[in-house]
Amino acid sequence: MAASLILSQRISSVGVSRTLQGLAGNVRPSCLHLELKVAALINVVDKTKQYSSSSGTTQFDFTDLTSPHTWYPKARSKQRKVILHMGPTNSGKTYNALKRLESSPSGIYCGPLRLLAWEVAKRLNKAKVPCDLITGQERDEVDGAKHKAVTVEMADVTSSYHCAVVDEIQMLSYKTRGFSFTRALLGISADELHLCGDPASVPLIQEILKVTGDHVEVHFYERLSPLVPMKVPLGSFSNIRTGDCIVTFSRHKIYKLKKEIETVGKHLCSVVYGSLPPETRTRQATMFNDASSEFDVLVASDAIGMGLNLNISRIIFSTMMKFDGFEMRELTVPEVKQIAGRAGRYGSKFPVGEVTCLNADDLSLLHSSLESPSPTLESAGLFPTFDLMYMYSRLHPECGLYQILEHFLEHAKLSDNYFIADCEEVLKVAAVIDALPLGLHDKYLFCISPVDMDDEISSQGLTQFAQNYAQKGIVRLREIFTPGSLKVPKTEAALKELESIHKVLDLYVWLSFRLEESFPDRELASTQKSICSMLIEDFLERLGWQKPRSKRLASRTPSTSLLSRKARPYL
Ligand SMILES: Nc1ncnc2c1ncn2[C@@H]1O[C@H](COP(=O)(O)OP(=O)(O)OP(=O)(O)O)[C@@H](O)[C@H]1O
Ligand SMILES: [Mg+2]
Repeated sequence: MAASLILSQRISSVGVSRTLQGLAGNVRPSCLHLELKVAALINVVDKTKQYSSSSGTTQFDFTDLTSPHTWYPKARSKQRKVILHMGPTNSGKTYNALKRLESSPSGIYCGPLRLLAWEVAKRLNKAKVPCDLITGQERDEVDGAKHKAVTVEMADVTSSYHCAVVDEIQMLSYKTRGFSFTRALLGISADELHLCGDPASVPLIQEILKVTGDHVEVHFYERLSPLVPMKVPLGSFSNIRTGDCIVTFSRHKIYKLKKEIETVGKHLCSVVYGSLPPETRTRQATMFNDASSEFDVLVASDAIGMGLNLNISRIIFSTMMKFDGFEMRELTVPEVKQIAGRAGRYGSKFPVGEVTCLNADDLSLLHSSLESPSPTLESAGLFPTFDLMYMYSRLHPECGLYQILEHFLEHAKLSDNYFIADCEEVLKVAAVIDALPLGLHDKYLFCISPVDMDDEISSQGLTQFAQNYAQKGIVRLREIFTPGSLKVPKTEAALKELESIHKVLDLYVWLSFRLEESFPDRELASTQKSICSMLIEDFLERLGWQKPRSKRLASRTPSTSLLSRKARPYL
């Protein structure tokens, strides 16, 4: 405990108003600002070195992460009122927290998805509460705004708010992203902090907040509309009806099911899955929700589990097995509940939800999962702040970022409430980036960027951006993309490629918000992104059995200024 406490005191004692850990999120530093902070931190580390050598022992253990609440002095300067809104899906948790946010003089909403941040910003602005939208890839600032809707990674731990909301707080136990929820939980400085989520997270949150001095209050909610588990399976696609959502877990299966359902000739399907661009997901959902649209059935992955407001009457699990990146496994209780809970949204045109499976064999697992409580969460994710890694690097200048991360992973000391985040993805990037002549902070930025290193095009895109940045200090988009003649994809493979190109463009935009002068083509990247999503949507609308396309959709197809095939080998 002493080490991190001393650390945070020392940092503030040398006048670092915003510690570098803020850079991972919302702070877009000017170079001067950054240099000042780095200089201040160097000062601290140099003092540490002197102290260590004169006493003969090292007093600072940067891998001591046992007291993460001390990393956030601003939040600790307040006694926060923490209100937990806990209950099943569709029980009004977010609704009630947002009502409080809306009526507060200033506030921040932190959600797990861009789609949720979009929705909240839209809602507040509509209610005449000016609200900025801030995600990794967007800064939509509204005149006079005292409210912000952000993705949780962008949670601001350096300002003070009257009210803050962290949605889907149970995600603090997710292996990879959990640490961002922990950071928001411990670090947001607000008079009132509202946490919405699964009751399984209550004991852990109470335990974590024992040391913060906050006042904690728990409100439990009941589901607002009934959810009926059916005793009979769907059996055949001829039994599909308007408002159904059929769930599966691979993109290939999604297309296969869409074709099969459309081949019966009665329904057209919208699709929603994780690697679709978020704006495409929203438009597919809007088409499905729109009663006048012909797309009245949804085929989706667990990407529908959170975020989208969908008018689903019945959820049909086509399978109860999912590949989780390592193995095929049965869906967990929380996964089944989260997905099933999307049926019968309160206030929608299907107020009573139903849930079933395609096959009779799966029904018993569905029923038992819905009846079981979610297992109580045991620990929350944690990740060392950039400050800690930076200070460690000053004492071990021979170490690259990969080695520093490895050191933290192996030696981090944690209390029982925490686990160290799975940073396999970060390590993959570090392994590539460490070879380049970049400073630690630049390397760190590339490592925390939203890149999918398992996607070949995405990882090549990141490497190319980092190399050009290291060599020239400026990265022009046209060096990688030449305006050309990309077409509406004709095959699933071509579609996947287009999704990957979208990810690379998204990465460029993300980098442009953090290294503004070096990535000057944000606007071009954004336009190209929109073109990608339109082409993807065109493919989706043409797939399977289709009625003739509407004029509106046809006229959206762009004819020029596309990413060229020639450019792709460089990605
Ligand atoms: N008191 C209310 N009056 C009117 N509408 C409400 C009320 N409470 C909730 N709703 C509406 O019901 C729907 C579900 O509420 P909400 O999104 O808050 O549920 P939730 O518990 O957060 O669900 P999830 O776990 O799925 O996020 C929303 O469309 C919301 O606007
Ligand atoms: Mg909610």
